[in-house]
Amino acid sequence: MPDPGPSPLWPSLPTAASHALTLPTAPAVPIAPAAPAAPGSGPVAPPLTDLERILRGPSGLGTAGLSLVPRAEPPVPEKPAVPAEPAEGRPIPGLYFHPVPEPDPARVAEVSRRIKEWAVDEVDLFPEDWEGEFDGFLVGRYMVACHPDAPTVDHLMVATRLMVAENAVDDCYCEDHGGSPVGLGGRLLLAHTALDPLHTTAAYQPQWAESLHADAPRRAYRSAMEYFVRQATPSQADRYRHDMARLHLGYLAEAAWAETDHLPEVWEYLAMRQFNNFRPCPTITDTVGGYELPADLHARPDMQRILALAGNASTIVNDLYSYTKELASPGRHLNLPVVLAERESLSEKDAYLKAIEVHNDLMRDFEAEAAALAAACPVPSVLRFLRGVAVWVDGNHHWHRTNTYRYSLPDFW
Ligand SMILES: CC(C)=CCC/C(C)=C(\C)COP(=O)(O)OP(=O)(O)O
Ligand SMILES: [Mg+2]
Repeated sequence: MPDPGPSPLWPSLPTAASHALTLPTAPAVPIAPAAPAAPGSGPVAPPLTDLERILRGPSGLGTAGLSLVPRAEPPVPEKPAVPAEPAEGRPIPGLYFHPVPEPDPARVAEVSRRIKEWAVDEVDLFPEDWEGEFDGFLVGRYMVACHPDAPTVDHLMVATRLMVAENAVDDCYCEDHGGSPVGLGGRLLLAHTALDPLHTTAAYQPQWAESLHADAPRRAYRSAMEYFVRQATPSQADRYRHDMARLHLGYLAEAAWAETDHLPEVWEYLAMRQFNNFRPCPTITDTVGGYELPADLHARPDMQRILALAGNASTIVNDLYSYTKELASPGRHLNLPVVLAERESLSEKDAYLKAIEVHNDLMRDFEAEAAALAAACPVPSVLRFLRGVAVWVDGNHHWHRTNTYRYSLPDFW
């Protein structure tokens, strides 16, 4: 399939400039003053007003497509502090995706430095022998690719800590770092209280507070959430808690099926994967971008469908890129190609190719619905949020494609 180029969502979304002039309010208001420029956040520019900053969009490398107004002049390419690593990995043949610019290497270096410091010094996340795997996860590159409009490195760190914490829970409770389906419900519920606190009597509160330090997943959730709520509005924090409850429900269904050796129908698998899903990551794009999509706009059914489609496409990308890793893991690891092969009696290759088509349909539906909502509701915060979600989807693909430490493609071509 020929490279489809940058997301078609960009040109089809109306620019916000004219709307901003006629709207009674300027909805895409920042939720916090931008913090002082941090190392790796680019050269110091004259201060912009809040509205100018939002309408101009991000100014980092490769972010021109995020601008909501035409830029007066093309942005001067910033000289990277360290040379950009060449992107490795090849895309899956036939996969519908949009390439992204190589994430700003100075930001990547700074986020990578800070996240390691947080993991080691603040939450004691991993024993020494997991360090290589932590580094190989390349979470700094991941988050910088997914959030090019983050105003500062502090904003990026909010997303990065949550991403690490979410993966720690998945690895340590569910998967190959001591995880098991047995007893998962109890572990997940107690960890969920690090995000959605227990409110109980004075006699029992201290034991609960102490429990949040009892293991690495809970330490990570507790700390990452503490940073997040400082940056987020109450409704953004509530949105995130809801998305994480969805995620935990998905983990539980996967675990229940593993315990009973149940092989789901394809549609059942897709339903489980809609919950065991990346959704909590793109839906914080506004917090990380320093503005808020108001709760009533987030709750619109068309927005909800768009978020589900974006999360599902992103998660099937994981099924495709992690296919060989999961085949090599002990037992039967469910992913879309595996379920298609079993349930539709397809060869491994045909099942994999069909999973690509499922992904491509989800991506096209996501883009069509997002473009329709942008046309129907051209509010600046909606436009910026939709772009943020689309950029997250593209950055997620970029990270999967280039993380050759973690993923490799099957030999089907
Ligand atoms: C970051 C986040 C919210 C993750 C939640 C669920 C999750 C770990 C994925 C959607 C990734 O899928 P998977 O567990 O298959 O990950 P790997 O293939 O092991 O990378
Ligand atoms: Mg996977």
